[in-house]
Amino acid sequence: MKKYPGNVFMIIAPSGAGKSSLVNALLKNDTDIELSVSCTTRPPRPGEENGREYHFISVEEFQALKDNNDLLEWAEVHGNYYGTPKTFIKQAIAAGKDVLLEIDWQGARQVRQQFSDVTDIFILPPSIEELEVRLTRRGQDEPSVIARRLLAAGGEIAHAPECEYVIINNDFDVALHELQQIIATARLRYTAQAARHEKLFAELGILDAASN
Ligand SMILES: Nc1nc2c(ncn2[C@@H]2O[C@H](COP(=O)(O)OP(=O)(O)O)[C@@H](O)[C@H]2O)c(=O)[nH]1
Ligand SMILES: Nc1ncnc2c1ncn2[C@@H]1O[C@H](COP(=O)(O)OP(=O)(O)O)[C@@H](O)[C@H]1O
Repeated sequence: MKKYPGNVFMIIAPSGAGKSSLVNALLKNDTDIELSVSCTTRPPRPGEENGREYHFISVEEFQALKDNNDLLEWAEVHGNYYGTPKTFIKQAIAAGKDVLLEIDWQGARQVRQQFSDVTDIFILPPSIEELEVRLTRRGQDEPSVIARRLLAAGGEIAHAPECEYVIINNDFDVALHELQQIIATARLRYTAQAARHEKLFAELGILDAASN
């Protein structure tokens, strides 16, 4: 089958809603999608590895990436900087690989400005109370960090309507299934569109699509 440039998917959620758990489960069974590893100035949590969850860098290194225009987008979230390296995404898309970004709503806005065809999915917790339970149970952040994230959650959730899709992560397996369905639908829609455009270009003689 002909390969088109890859799709871009964005997952947006308040801290503790379950986005990393959902994304990890998704990636286990979907080898056509690659996770973009962000850069952050946040210190690693226990068990996190440099280059796997994040590229853990200093504020100075982050500033240098920004100055060199090496970031597709960046934002300050909960007092730390986070950003998406440009090169990985561009190479993956050009190679026909789908790419998934786990970013906040501010970064999502910047990506939408740069890519016209992005699929964005907001993950909601069933309630703020459950969010607190999950952040506490995860047991990886200091109580003050958890409090700051809970305080920010309401403001973040207010941006859910900016996304095309919203999933409520109540039952994990149901939420995962919904995420898989959204991705499958977006892929089908994209391929159908690309094929239609190619056919139209060929009919208009703009491009010899058949020879590609
Ligand atoms: N704009 C932007 N936000 C990011 C990026 N990477 C992570 N984030 C967001 O930063 C927030 C905090 O992430 P993290 O410290 O890993 O905490 P977690 O959400 O509890 O796992 C989350 O909303 C992430 O989606 C990035 O590259 N760009
Ligand atoms: N549907 C769910 N029901 C109960 N607990 C969940 C569910 N989804 C995720 N969790 C748990 O909630 C905590 C936060 O999930 P995580 O994926 O780290 O969130 P995020 O990446 O959005 O900060 C983890 O301990 C995770 O195992």
